[in-house]
Amino acid sequence: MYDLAIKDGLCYINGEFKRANIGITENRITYVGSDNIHGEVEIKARGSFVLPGLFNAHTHLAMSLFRGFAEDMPLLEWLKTKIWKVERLLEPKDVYWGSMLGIAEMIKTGTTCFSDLYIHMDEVARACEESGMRAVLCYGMADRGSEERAKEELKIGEKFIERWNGEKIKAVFGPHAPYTCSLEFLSQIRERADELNVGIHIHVSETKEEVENFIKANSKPPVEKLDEIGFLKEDVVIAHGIWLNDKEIDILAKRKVSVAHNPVSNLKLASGIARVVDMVKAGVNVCLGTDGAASNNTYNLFEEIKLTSLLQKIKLMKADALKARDALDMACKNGYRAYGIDGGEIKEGKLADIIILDSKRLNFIPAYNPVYSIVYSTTGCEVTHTIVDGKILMEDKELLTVDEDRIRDKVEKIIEKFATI
Ligand SMILES: CSC[C@H]1O[C@@H](n2cnc3c(O)ncnc32)[C@H](O)[C@@H]1O
Ligand SMILES: [Zn+2]
Repeated sequence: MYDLAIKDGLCYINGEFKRANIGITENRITYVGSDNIHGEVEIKARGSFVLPGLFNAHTHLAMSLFRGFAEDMPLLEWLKTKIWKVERLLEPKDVYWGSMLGIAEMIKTGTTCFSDLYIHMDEVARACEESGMRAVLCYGMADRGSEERAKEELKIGEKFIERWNGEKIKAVFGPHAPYTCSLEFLSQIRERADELNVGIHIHVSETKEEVENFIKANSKPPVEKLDEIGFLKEDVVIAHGIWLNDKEIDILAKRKVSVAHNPVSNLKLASGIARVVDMVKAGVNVCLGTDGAASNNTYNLFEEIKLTSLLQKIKLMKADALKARDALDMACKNGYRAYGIDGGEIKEGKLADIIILDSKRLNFIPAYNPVYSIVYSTTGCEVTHTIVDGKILMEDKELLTVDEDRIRDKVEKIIEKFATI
């Protein structure tokens, strides 16, 4: 008898859909096959697609509070004239409710784990604990060339790791970017990450302007320089990685660095189109993220899956630039792999992070090949069940661990103060 049995669904296993039963014991998948299994709790999944949960590999979750706040601007102007000003008004409780809003949206659209880089991170961690969400969290650090600030920031980052690094919540270091963190500071972070055996999540090479400025100051592009100082290792995830040269892509592959690709945000801020196919060919682990809701404007990873595929077709002018299943794997398997978490696949022994979609929705009919249905037809509304760590967080579209109406009321009150900016 399993704790939970998901019966008779079409399951995404090793790149294709097969009918199977899934048995879950505590927080792991302990059976996948055709035996007639039983569970303390059973979900009848005939008429459903069953997938590994999605991993949102780059977020600033509480930026849900700034959804639609500042639009139609390029990154640096957007950050400097709007976002950084309004973020100064954020109090811890605001980050808690902004995170809860983001978590509710993610659970509804099939995300089971996310990686967040922001401020007031204890509040994000609390929201994860209460909602049952899995996460990789880091305090976003920037020294802006000040030694004193570097010391303070490192201390805040370390204390957060001490408090929260564990099983379901992993805590890592989160230097914001090479244009807000000095190379000395980045070296110190690398050293502490090695000592504490934790990873690093950082924005790198998102805009052409940022890369040009970096080259002027350092005579080399960011990835080459980061490699020179020994910063790049398997435990590093760089967000964006749009403006990379061939040599930098080879460095990322050699150092086993993962890249979190954020196509919607990259288009919206007019940052560029990442060289996803080139990275995949070079052997880089590419995973997918939404970035913050202020530059997206949703936390719906299905949009990123479809756009990843479509953008590469146009970048290469080749309709089969990327296989549909590769785009899908980027959103599940590759995200879990990037952060060293043992999930992202429907396979015995893996963490039980699973989502179920109603395959009878009109936009899925007919489903000649469900891989294409998922990659090209999903809106996110088809998700009926979201299971994290063996626990059901959404059942038949009903959120079980968070109160949607309360979140809505709290957020409406919080945002009143942002009108002054
Ligand atoms: C110091 S916490 C994280 C910091 O990052 C800002 N941010 C949000 N989106 C982006 C992006 O696409 N590139 C760089 N920085 C970004 C966010 O507003 C916080 O200040
Ligand atoms: Zn970001």
